[in-house]
Amino acid sequence: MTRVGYLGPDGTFTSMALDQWPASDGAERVPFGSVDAALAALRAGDVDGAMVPIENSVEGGVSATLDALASGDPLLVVGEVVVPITFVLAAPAGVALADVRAVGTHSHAWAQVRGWMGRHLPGAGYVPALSTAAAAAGVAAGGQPYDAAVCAPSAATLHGLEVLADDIGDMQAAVTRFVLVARPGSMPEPTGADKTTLVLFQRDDHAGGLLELLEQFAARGINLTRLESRPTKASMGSYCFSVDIEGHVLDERLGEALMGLRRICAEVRFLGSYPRADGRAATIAPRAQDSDFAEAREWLRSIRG
Ligand SMILES: O=C(O)C(=O)Cc1ccccc1
Repeated sequence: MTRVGYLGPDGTFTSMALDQWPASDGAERVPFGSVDAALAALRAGDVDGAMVPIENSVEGGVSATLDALASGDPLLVVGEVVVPITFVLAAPAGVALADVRAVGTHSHAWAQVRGWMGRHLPGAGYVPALSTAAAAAGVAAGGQPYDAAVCAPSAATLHGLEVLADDIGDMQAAVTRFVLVARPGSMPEPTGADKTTLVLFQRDDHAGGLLELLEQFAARGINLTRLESRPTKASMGSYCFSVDIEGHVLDERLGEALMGLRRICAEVRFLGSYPRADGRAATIAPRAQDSDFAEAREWLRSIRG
């Protein structure tokens, strides 16, 4: 990849995810103001990849990313990075904690410091910003409707801000998962420790509909690592299911599950198979190894003569 987009500007947690991505060495880094803008640039061919947040351990899925991947021209996840998240409250020199009337930050950051804010700055308002680093840059430049920013410690340093309070996240062990997305092309090879991301659209709404989808995984011994429903936006009450499963599309059990889903769903959107950030080997149920499927297929071939 020669040009990689990301949710910028410099100092965002997404830029830290890109720092951790080994293949980004030497690539030109192109900051975008939003996940939508980064993915639109990728679809238009202006960049060859994009690093975007997809899920965090406190607030759950990043809707902007899930929705942008679930519709529009196909894109594929080719890798994931998990970044530990630490927040500070930062403001220009001379601003004391008691002076803070409004705080600017990204919505996912606000969701992760709400408890601290309620305890220490109960009167302070929240002003949404495009990213934590954009809020830090805004508060440093002045003229914003907020007088402090919630951002990464490095973003505060980058913009010459003072740290009014350190480590203000409500959950100490918070992490965010970021994905590197590319246009369809070559896919990462199976490693034995892979994940596959799918979006499932049902044909109709009926009792047991979700169970039927999940049965396709259960019957092939496939473990899910994330399941979320997202509105299709077509009408009230119409949902699709965004799922991560353990394994690679080239694994036999995933192939069989995908064929089952393809038969029963209105649409199955394949969003890529890629190595897991934690390198943990897939849990495969007994008799769900590739060799078990191969043996069963051979048996069927033999009885069909
Ligand atoms: O705004 C940022 O810095 C981002 O990269 C998005 C984000 C916000 C909060 C937690 C993790 C990622």
